[in-house]
Amino acid sequence: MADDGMLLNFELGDAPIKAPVKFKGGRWRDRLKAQRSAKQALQNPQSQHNPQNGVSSVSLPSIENRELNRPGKRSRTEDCDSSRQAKIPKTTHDTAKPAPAHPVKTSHITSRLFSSLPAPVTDFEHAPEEPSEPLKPSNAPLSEEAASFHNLGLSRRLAQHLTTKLELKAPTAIQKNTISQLIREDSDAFLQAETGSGKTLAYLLPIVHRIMSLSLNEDGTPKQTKVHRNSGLFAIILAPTRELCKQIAVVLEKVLRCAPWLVCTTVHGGESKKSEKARIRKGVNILIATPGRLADHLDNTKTLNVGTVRWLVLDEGDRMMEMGFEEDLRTIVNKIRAGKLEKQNAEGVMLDGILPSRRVTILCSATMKMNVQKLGEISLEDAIHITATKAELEKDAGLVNESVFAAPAQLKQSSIIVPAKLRLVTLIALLKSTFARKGSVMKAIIFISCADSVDYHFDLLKETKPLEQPSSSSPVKPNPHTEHTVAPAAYITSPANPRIILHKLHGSLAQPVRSATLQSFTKCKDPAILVTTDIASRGLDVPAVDLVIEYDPAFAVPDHVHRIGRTARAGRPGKAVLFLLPGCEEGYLSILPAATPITPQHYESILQKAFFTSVNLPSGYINTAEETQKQTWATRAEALQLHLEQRLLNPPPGSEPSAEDDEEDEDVSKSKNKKGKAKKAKYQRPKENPLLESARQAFRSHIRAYATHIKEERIYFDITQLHLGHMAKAFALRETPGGIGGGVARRVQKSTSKKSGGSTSAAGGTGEKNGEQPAKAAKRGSKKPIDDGSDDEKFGVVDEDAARRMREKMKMLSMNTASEFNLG
Ligand SMILES: Nc1ncnc2c1ncn2[C@@H]1O[C@H](COP(=O)(O)OP(=O)(O)OP(=O)(O)O)[C@@H](O)[C@H]1O
Repeated sequence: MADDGMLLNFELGDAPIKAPVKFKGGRWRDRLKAQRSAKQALQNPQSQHNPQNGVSSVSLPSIENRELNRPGKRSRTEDCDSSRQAKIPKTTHDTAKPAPAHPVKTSHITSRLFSSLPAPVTDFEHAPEEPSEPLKPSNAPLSEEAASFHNLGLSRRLAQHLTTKLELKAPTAIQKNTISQLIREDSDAFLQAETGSGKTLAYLLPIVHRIMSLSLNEDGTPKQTKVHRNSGLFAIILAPTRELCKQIAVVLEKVLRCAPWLVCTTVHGGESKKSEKARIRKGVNILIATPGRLADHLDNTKTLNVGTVRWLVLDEGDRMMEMGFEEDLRTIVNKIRAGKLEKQNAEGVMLDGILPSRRVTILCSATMKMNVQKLGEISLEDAIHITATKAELEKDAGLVNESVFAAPAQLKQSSIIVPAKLRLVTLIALLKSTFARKGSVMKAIIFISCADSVDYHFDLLKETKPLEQPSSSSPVKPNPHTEHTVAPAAYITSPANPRIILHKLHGSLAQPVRSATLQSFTKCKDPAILVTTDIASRGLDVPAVDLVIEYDPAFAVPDHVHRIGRTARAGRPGKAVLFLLPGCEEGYLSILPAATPITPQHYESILQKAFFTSVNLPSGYINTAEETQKQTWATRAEALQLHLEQRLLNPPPGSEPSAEDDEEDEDVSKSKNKKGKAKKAKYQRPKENPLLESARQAFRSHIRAYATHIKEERIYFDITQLHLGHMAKAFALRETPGGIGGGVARRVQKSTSKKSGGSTSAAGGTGEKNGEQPAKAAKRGSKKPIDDGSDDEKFGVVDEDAARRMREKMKMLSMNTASEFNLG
């Protein structure tokens, strides 16, 4: 394999020549199904989809039929086609590298890209089309006639600051309903509104207004006593991730420019506790924190006095619960409630009357999962439910059940139904046509299920040459933190749009790297793409995002709502594209909330559009495919897939055989010579392309992540329906899934769990089926499966605190089986 680059590429013709496969292991029902579908594939090869024949459309079959539609397992020689090698010219590496003389150890499959494809169940001809007229935005600010900040009760000074300095002409619907409520009354509140509807300002503005009122009269004239940073901590805002904390702090700092005597600060993992303590000691009026770090400060920072705290805001509360912060939240709420409520501060300023006379808790999210009921029990008392449409829907937040708010009405949603084999080339095709014209799309986010897969796709899609650093005379300084997370893209550029900047983000990156990468993406003047896990799905506000691609579907519908909500914010337009596999995944569309039906697209239309022109390969690779005349979109797609697969098998351009390998070879041959059994090695082992191991790791983690869709949605994301061999091709891997290892063999869980305590547990088994917690199962095989994005110490392997939180999370999983891949 990678050691020697030998491929099994024999001419076998089109007809399958394999003997009937005997399926072993698993339940008899599964074996029967697999046997049947293999038989069907053999008997009825023309029923396979042919890309040149146009779209095949069939009516929606029953679940049983869908199962039969799944491509049967192939023998290793099926589809092997050396004629393709002749048809599709090789990269420079293929011609340069002679085949080594010794036999391969790992089996490779070189299968055709367009063969054995499962037929989609969607009837594309009668599928809903995009509405001709875009719908009216549902999260936009109201008209100035309908509402003004001042009319809602905010002071003239604050209202003027919002309109003149922050250029916010009018409030949004949720702001209108929340601001007046929180100024007038002191009850707990449960804020629920669409993504991008301005919930942050909705809770910040009334808090700032009331704190400002301690220093200002109603007419805006200063009072005799003016509060300052040492006058007390009045509000604590909790958010699940550091990124979100920082983002809230940025918004609050802008608002506080009209009241410079008030101070806010953030405390979260990844920062020095010492400097945080120093800031708290200096005095702070509004504190923004992640739950873990705040709980720590409540225990260990004596100067943190919560006696004056009047507001506790839980932003993205359901997410915090999901991330295993329940215990921390409970501790925080209890500690704040237990402390005596001080009616006046240390300087004798009367707080009651102006600030709430009780502690107010505000819970806030665009979606609310089941766990909100528990969070409500922990934190809320007689809360009112504030939404964008009605000021008061529910008096009792405890009654609120699972509910998912629709995506913004102006957001155009579509889905590409693409077989597993074609996923990678279709993603490249989609990006290529999206960025074909400069300026049409400036920023896109691609959501991927796990950190390993993010790393791999980033490395695969980036240019091999590093990003041009600014010259020494340039005012922009190179940022060492983004050296490995920001790079120019290959494959998707075009003469019209030659510079597209790729970014990657996940929770396993160090905090300074995360912050610098996010900042780079936000401020990037060139077209930019962020490849990320769910870490970027909640709360992240980058207004210029035009497109969200869910390359891997979210683990639960509410997560999908948050992901697509990164575009179409505050009334702006936006597009979201969801990749689905043909078969049971297509049914997922029926449960997604959308103002208009989600348009399904056939992958062919995407490939045709993009591969009308040639693909720009990274530097060091020559697109020899283009030398052949009469290239069609299909042959270009095949050539691209072949290039990607061969790229992984060959050493990176310009790399020498590894010195270590040479030494290793020498050592081996010496020791063998000693025994008089072997001769000295005849060839130098080429350096293995690091992308290959990255691809294997990404594949393993992806399969494990796939098994962690929530229970209710597993009928659409059924791991037993996943064709692992085809999925490996989406990672440009030619190895058999079994060869890639890491517990991805389909039905071994029973036997292995008996034999080895499940140490090679199947991804298909999710660990749960082994009687093992899914997170544990996932953790074993993956380098960095956990992508929490919150406190640094969180979920560390040796951290007792982290282990406790993981246990908490596991408890949650009994209600909602999203795994750690689900964390953001
Ligand atoms: N009144 C307003 N007028 C115009 N833009 C606004 C207004 N209020 C907020 N925005 C902008 O709307 C965007 C989204 O705001 P915010 O992040 O608070 O939304 P959100 O409802 O919290 O979204 P999510 O649920 O995704 O976190 C921000 O860029 C913000 O500046």
